[in-house]
Amino acid sequence: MKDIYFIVNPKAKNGQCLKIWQKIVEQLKKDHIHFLAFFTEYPGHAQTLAGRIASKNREDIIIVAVGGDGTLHEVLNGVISHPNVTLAFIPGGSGNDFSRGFHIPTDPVEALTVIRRLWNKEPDFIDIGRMIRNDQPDHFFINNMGAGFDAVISYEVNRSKIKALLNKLSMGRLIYVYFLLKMLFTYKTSTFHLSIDGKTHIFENTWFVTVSNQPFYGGGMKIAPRAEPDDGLLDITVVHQLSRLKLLLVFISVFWGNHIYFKEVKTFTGVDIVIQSQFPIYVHADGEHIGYTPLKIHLQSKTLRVLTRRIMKEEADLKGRDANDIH
Ligand SMILES: Nc1ncnc2c1ncn2[C@@H]1O[C@H](COP(=O)(O)OP(=O)(O)OP(=O)(O)O)[C@@H](O)[C@H]1O
Repeated sequence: MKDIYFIVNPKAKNGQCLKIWQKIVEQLKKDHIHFLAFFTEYPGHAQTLAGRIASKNREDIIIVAVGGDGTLHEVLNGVISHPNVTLAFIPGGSGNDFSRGFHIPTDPVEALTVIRRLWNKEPDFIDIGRMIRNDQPDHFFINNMGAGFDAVISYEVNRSKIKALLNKLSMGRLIYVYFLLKMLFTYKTSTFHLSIDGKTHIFENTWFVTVSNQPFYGGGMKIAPRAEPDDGLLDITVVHQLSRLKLLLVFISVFWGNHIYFKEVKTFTGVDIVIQSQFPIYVHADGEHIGYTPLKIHLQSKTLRVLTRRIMKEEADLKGRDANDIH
């Protein structure tokens, strides 16, 4: 059996992740599973821990991120250059878009059960987005990145004290709605130059551009309904030329993925993307503020090994096919 390491963000979901971790430990002990666990002590620590664990092991190992999408994002950036690592995730954050996109159960013990079922099997390989900026180390995303209005919202959400309060009331997702409404009246749109696989597009009065590897972002919004994390393509969404009121309508429709039918919402797929704007615009990666435009994005096809339910789905499909063959 591969060695298994857990990297736990005790501060995720404003401290509730610690209780989630306690449940996981109980189950691991009950099942006599040998493991090593590390707690993050500051922002960015998960990346350092993951990098250290990965480089100390030559053989194949599993690292399970326990926290929110921010924790997973940091662990990803720590292990990306270590092909001996298979990444897994137990949701313990307020958004958990990765688990939505990959059908990981929200219950931590059930998520652990899924991981346990899969850990001796061959992992899935998924695509990863690589962000390239001047004079900065490359940065990787697993869910999505965004520039503009949505990046300002996630910047404000992550700094907010109201987030703690809403999480305590189990209404963490409402924080995005709160800042969406707040920024709706103050945000200034700008012109974006977007190059997708060598073809340049100019969008005036642009609210935001997102680049997605899987459908969900912002705590359950289906921003890129057709995105598949292993199709060798990134899904680009541009929202522009909208009045503030209509933007609100578009945002409401994002929860069902119906925003793509608005004429002001443009969608593309691509592998190499360049995002430039009139002036530096906020950029997030997996909901974490990482800087400002301009930047390039490159899709690294089937780069990361992950343990997710997608494997189980494929197995189920195969079993279904076998059963059909018999009859
Ligand atoms: N010990 C710590 N103290 C303070 N912040 C930490 C600590 N460990 C990690 N962090 C930071 O906590 C932030 C939030 O983590 P994470 O995104 O995992 O949880 P969340 O915000 O509750 O969930 P979600 O992103 O799903 O909404 C990350 O930016 C991470 O860098």
